[in-house]
Formats: sequence, C-alpha cells, structure tokens
Amino acid sequence: MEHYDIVVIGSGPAGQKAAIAAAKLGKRAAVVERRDMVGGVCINTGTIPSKTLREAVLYLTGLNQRELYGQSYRLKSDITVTDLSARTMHVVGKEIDVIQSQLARNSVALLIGSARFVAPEEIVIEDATGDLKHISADKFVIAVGTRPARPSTVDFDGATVVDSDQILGMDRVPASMVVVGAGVIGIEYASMFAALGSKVTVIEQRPSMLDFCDREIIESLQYQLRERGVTFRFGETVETVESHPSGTLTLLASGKRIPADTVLYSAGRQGVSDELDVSAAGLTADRRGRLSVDEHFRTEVDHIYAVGDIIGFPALAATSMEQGRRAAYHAFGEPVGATDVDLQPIGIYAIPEISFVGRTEDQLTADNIPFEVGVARYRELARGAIMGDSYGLLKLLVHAEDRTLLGVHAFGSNAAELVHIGQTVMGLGGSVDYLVDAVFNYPTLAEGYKVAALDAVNKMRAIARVRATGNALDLDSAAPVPST
Ligand SMILES: Cc1cc2nc3c(=O)[nH]c(=O)nc-3n(C[C@H](O)[C@H](O)[C@H](O)COP(=O)(O)OP(=O)(O)OC[C@H]3O[C@@H](n4cnc5c(N)ncnc54)[C@H](O)[C@@H]3O)c2cc1C
Ligand SMILES: NC(=O)c1ccc[n+]([C@@H]2O[C@H](COP(=O)([O-])OP(=O)(O)OC[C@H]3O[C@@H](n4cnc5c(N)ncnc54)[C@H](O)[C@@H]3O)[C@@H](O)[C@H]2O)c1
Repeated sequence: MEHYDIVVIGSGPAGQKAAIAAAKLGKRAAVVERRDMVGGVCINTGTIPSKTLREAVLYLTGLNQRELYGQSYRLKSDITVTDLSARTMHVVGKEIDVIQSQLARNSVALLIGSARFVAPEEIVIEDATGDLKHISADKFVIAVGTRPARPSTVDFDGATVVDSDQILGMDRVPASMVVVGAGVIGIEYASMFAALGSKVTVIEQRPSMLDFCDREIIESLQYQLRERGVTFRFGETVETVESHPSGTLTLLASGKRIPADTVLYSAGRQGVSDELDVSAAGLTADRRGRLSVDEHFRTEVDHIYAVGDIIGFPALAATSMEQGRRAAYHAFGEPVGATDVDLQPIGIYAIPEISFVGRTEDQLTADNIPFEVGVARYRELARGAIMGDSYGLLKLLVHAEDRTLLGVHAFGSNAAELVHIGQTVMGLGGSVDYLVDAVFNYPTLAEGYKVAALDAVNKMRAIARVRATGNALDLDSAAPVPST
C-alpha cells in the first residue's frame, strides 16, 4: 500500500493550499480529487465561473457605461448563453491548468478518484472504472467542501429548475426567473440575470437579506436591484417547485404561486462528508454534513484535520485557503502567525458589489461602543465621475474615543478591492488620523478613504467643540463649525 506523509482529500482552495504548504515543508503529499473537479467547487462551479460570468454580463450589457452613454447603451443587444459561457470556459480552463502545474512543480501527487475512509489511517480511492486503490498516511486533511442543498420537494431538472452548480449549463437566458434564497449566491445570480434583462423574483423566508452587512448598503443594493425590475418577497417560504413543459411554478407556504421560465434554488449548501464515510475514521458529522475542529483545524481524531467549507462558516474561498495552510503547518509542527478572524473581509459580487471588514453600525451599537461615521460618496470623487458610478460609497466607522478604525464598508465599483486598504490600516492598529494625513493618488476611488476620514473627524471635532462650551445642550453658544 502506498504511504504518504499527508493526504489531502479535495482539491478546492482549502485542499490545494494544505498540500502545497506540506510539500514546501519537505513532506510527501498527495491530493485526491474526482475527475473533472480539479480546483473544487471554487474553480468548476462556484467562485470562478460566477465571477467570470459577472464580468461577461457587465461587459456585454454595458451596464457600467450607461451613466456616461445613456440608458440604451449596450455592447450587444441579444446576449446568448454562448456569449456568456465562452469567457467562463476560458477562465476555468486556465485556472485548472495553473492548479495542476502548481501541484506538479511542488511534487504533490494528484490521485484521481473518489476517496472514503476505511480506517483512521487509511482511505480507498475508487476511480471512474471502479478500480480501488488503498492509501495510508500519517496525516489527513479533509477538504471535501459542500454541494447545493436539494430538497425532495423541488423538481430539479437541470434545465428549468436548477441549483447553483447547474445554472452555468442553462441553454438560454430566461425571460423570467425565480431565485429561492436571498443568501450570497441567490443575490449574486439575481443581480446578473436582472442585468441581462430577466424579470427576477427573489423569495426569502427571513424578513430581510444579508443581515451581516451594513443596513444602509443593503438598502441601497435593494433599491438598485428594484430599479432593474427585481421583486423581493421577504418572509415567504418556498414549499415546492414544479417543473412543467411550459415553465415552472414555485409554491409558497402563504399559498402564492409564482410562474417563471426558470427557478434557481440557492437555499444553502450541505457538507459532503457522507460520501467520505467519516465514521470509519472515528468522526461524526452534524446534520448539515459538517465536521467540527479546534483552533488548529484538528478534528477529534488527532491526525485528521478538516478545512474549508466542510467546517462551515465563513465558507469562503479566501478563508478556506488560509485554513488549509494553517492545518498543514500545525500537522508538521511548523509555527504559524496569529490571524485576526475579525479582520477577514467579506466580498459580495452583487451588481453593484459590496465589501466590508470589521464591524457594522448595528453591532457597535449593540455593544455600546461609541463610534462616528465618515462617508465618501463616489459621485463626489473624480474617479467615480470618470467611471460613471454615482451610487457607490465608502463608509468608515471610527471609535469616538481612541479614533481607531472599527469597520470599513464599501458599495459600488471595486468595493472588494478597496476594502483592503482599510483592512491593512485596521490590522496595523492605525487610526483615522493616518487616513486624514495620507496622500492618495488622484483621481482614484482610494481617495475616498481620505474624504471619509475627514468627514468622520469633522463630526468628532464638532462634538468636541460643543463639549468645550461646557454645556452640551447650549448649542447656540457653540462656536460655528467650519466645513473642512
Ligand atoms: C456560486 C458560488 C459562488 C461563490 N463565490 C465566492 C466568492 O466570490 N468568494 C469566495 O471567497 N467564495 C465564494 N464561494 C465559496 C467558495 O467557492 C468556497 O468557499 C470554496 O470553494 C471552498 O473551498 P473548499 O476547498 O473547502 O472546497 P471545494 O471548493 O468545495 O472543493 C472540494 C473538492 O473536494 C472534492 N471531493 C469531495 N468529496 C470527495 C471525495 N470523497 N473524494 C475526492 N474528492 C472529493 C470535490 O470534488 C471538490 O472538488 C462561492 C461558492 C459558490 C457555490
Ligand atoms: N462572494 C462570496 O463570498 C460568496 C458568493 C457565493 C457564495 N458564497 C458562500 O456560499 C455559501 C452558500 O450560499 P447560499 O446563498 O446558498 O446559502 P445561505 O445559507 O447563505 O443562504 C440561503 C438563504 O436561503 C434562505 N432559504 C432557505 N430555505 C428557504 C425556503 N424554503 N424558502 C425561502 N428562502 C429559503 C435562507 O433563509 C437563506 O437566507 C455561503 O456560506 C457563502 O459564504 C460566498
């Protein structure tokens, strides 16, 4: 039986980084992956195809150019699935190539097939022909990810009623679409199809959506999506979805029936630990198929680690990669620096995009932390005007006493890139004064940091002046506050 220092099951972002980190430590490493899935959900059906599709949609619809060239501007009037999928296939192919070559040049063996445990130190890999190969290892990393939740009450047919893995295989851009679940996946795809001109209805059982984000930004996103014809039905639960020759029917618990050409069912994902037979390794998964780990990503079986989506929140490619690296280092006693989980950014590629790091106004208020808000609106930044983005904003939350940055929330063009400036300032313990004094390239969206920082300190100064009068209520006697 072949033996490795470490075997990683799953080649998504978590598995890749675990295997390469181990190889860099001089360990004999292998990754097990199914045929046609190298790169995981991330490359094949999730992050990369959806983000590439978004770029194709923005480019072909000309949506981001319409403020400059008029609402009728389009690069192509009749956008087909072929137009959209060409770019996606190109990028996915390139990314798979990059991963295969990274694994090869680090001498990580790529073992093709489906793995399952037969003992805590042994797995069996079944290839497409049914051949079985037994492998043993000192350490294992489980990085098997998730699959879309598929309730039996939904008539998935892969063409008109689809999950997020199947949506890329749709044969046409639907005239109407129901999106079940206003989570990140649902909202990203709802944005894209609305931009393509589909009449989208989003159904969400909760009273609101994306509650972990800044409220003001989510309200702005909803406004923008409604402007593009999206209907939101909050507080409504989908009971069944029917597929008929003439279209689909979504039945809600409230008795409503919603017809549409297509339904995207994006109401959560399920860990795939069942197929791995984790019980043979001495592990138990929760009801959503997830495994629990300690702070080093070690399961209750000492030599078995679990990383990425299979361990649940935050279930992002970004965090999965870092978990993989950390697990491998811990497995082989390599020291690893501290990471501040509170500074992990979130990027939601809706149209427009949202990104944030740190805390929200609601969280700070609930924790009785005094803060000031500084806002820069893209329409007042020269770069915003050049780009034709009048709705974007950058919001800084600043501690009212020690002036440190507590949160950065961005909405609009390049939000997911822009947030990293604030993340760096926060990570290095910087205050709003750093941003006030710094000089940024002009014209840039980054300049928004200075504008927002000035806005926050102006408000703080106004409060200080009122206080300095000795009577906070006697506003008439307070010195006028100059606008900086
Ligand atoms: C539509 C969509 C959009 C997303 N967009 C973003 C985004 O913009 N940014 C972001 O950070 N994250 C995004 N995510 C989340 C991101 O894709 C996941 O967090 C990430 O892929 C998780 O990585 P992973 O390594 O844990 O697992 P995965 O990428 O899920 O890979 C797991 C791999 O394990 C393999 N596997 C499973 N069982 C076995 C077995 N028994 N034997 C062998 N191999 C097995 C699978 O075939 C799969 O290839 C998105 C997800 C989806 C679905
Ligand atoms: N940009 C990104 O980082 C990104 C993009 C896409 C996905 N992801 C990751 O993928 C994971 C899965 O995303 P998701 O959106 O599928 O799941 P989710 O669990 O975040 O959202 C599912 C939503 O569907 C709703 N829902 C569930 N059942 C319903 C029903 N019967 N009727 C109406 N509403 C119902 C839930 O209340 C929830 O709001 C997330 O954890 C996310 O982190 C990340």
